Amino acid sequence: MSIRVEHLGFSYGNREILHDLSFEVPDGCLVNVLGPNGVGKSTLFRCILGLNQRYSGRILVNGKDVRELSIRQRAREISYIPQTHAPVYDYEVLDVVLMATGSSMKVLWNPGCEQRKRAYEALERVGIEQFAHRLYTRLSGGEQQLVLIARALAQDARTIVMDEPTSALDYGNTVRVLSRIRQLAREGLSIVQSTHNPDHAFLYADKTLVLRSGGLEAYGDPREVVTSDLVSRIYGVDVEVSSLYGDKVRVCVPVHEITACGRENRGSERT
Ligand SMILES: Nc1ncnc2c1ncn2[C@@H]1O[C@H](COP(=O)(O)OP(=O)(O)OP(=O)(O)O)[C@@H](O)[C@H]1O
Repeated sequence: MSIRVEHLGFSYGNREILHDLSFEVPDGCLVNVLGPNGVGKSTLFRCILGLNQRYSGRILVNGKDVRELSIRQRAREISYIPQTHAPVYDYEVLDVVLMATGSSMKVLWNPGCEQRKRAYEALERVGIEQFAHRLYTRLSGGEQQLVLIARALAQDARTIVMDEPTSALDYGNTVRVLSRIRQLAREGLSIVQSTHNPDHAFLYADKTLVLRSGGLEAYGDPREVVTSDLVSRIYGVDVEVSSLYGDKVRVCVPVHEITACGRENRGSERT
């Protein structure tokens, strides 16, 4: 089992964010996490990563209690791709990826052949080896996101947590990045990623976990979890889940907007 969360509770001061949350992520599984703004997705990730330590309950990553692991041991089990960030230094892409290889080195060591080989392999796995000697700050948002995925791979952990990996990407880059993430899960990695787009569940998830205020709303097969009723309820808008291509894929449609749009168009035809 890649991640096991048992009765997790977490509060910021007196404000309870997560309450009695339990779920498991099997090995090689791609899970997407849905929930409205501020519900606690990043907080959950920070607990799993061992960054929020004052939680109640227990979190195991690859069978190991996160609380009992040192930072270096944690880095061998789980890697993290944060929400959008503003890169500051003009590092080459290869150097950005090499930064993740530190857990296999001793203090004050420089990356050697082994680490460089791992970094090149990670770039190849994501299909961006041609970027190795380009400056990270001169890449597009989508390209930078792929570099961060390569960096997570170079860390050599079996489990990756991604906080809205496509939030700043255009449509094409979103599809390319999600497709690459799905491929990595097919190759055996366990990946948990948050998203604000419920449609992604149908093409890019083996399981969907939905958070509501304080706890778990649903967890399971995306087709059973992402229903018209659930999406309407958690986001507070009228949504219908429609199926396309003989139900090979489904999409969420804000039905109220169709009627409103029709009315507005008829109004503009009259004027
Ligand atoms: N360090 C902190 N101290 C106090 N409250 C915090 C802190 N970090 C987050 N919060 C609050 O905890 C709640 C959950 O935040 P969190 O970032 O986990 O939500 P989220 O589901 O990831 O939101 P979003 O979808 O908007 O990124 C929010 O109400 C937020 O304001």
